[in-house]
Amino acid sequence: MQPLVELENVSKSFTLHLRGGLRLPVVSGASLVAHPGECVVLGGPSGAGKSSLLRMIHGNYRCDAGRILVRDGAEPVDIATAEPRRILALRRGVMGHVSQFLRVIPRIGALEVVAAAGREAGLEAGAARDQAAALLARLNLPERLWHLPPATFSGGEQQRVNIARGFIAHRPVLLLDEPTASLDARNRTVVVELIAAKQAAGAAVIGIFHDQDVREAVATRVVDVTRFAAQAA
Ligand SMILES: Nc1ncnc2c1ncn2[C@@H]1O[C@H](COP(=O)(O)OP(=O)(O)OP(=O)(O)O)[C@@H](O)[C@H]1O
Repeated sequence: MQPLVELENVSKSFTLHLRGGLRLPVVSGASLVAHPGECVVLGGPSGAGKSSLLRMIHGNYRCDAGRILVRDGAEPVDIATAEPRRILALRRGVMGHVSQFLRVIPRIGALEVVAAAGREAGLEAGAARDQAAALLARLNLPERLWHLPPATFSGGEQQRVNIARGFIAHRPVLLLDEPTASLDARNRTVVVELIAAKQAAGAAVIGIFHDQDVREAVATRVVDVTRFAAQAA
């Protein structure tokens, strides 16, 4: 079976321009694959480079060397060299990303925020709205909040809106950066079930989960990112 995501010898340093161009190596020679149906959990201590690696796959951070191949149908696209427009198209149809925090859009209600993500990923308007409602209900977001903008929601409420946005459409690759950090046990269980459903539908999931129980429930494989620790130049 072909992997949906394949990293080959990926390296990255941050250049701190305010510190006279100081280079801070983060990862070096990082290689990993994620196949359909897998949930690869990135492990390792704080600062090891887990989020940076996930952001490189999503195309938010550029890598300095190596290849990051994400399969779009039969075609592998190298995120390391792809045009921004190609990466945006991949994000619409192929690669979802759920971060810990919701980037709040002013004045738009929670249900519409989630439905809009569904339409962007190709769902028809009615289906997007129905699925948005179903997901918010599944994630126990009280209905009285559905038409309010999430700006004033609690951390856990915002996180559930964010999860609904990321899960509404089926994309073959799903990147999860601590999606359960602010959730209570009941909602963590819901997210574990949602992840399992994506895997069953053939998605490749790559995620960071600090919660040990969640990690054990979802991981088909744990990759310790410290093995990619970069040596200071
Ligand atoms: N934009 C940035 N500019 C400079 N340094 C950065 C930047 N992003 C991350 N770093 C540094 O890269 C290193 C790895 O950070 P990263 O967030 O990837 O680690 P992590 O393993 O996800 O940590 P945590 O578990 O605490 O979230 C850290 O030393 C961090 O300070």
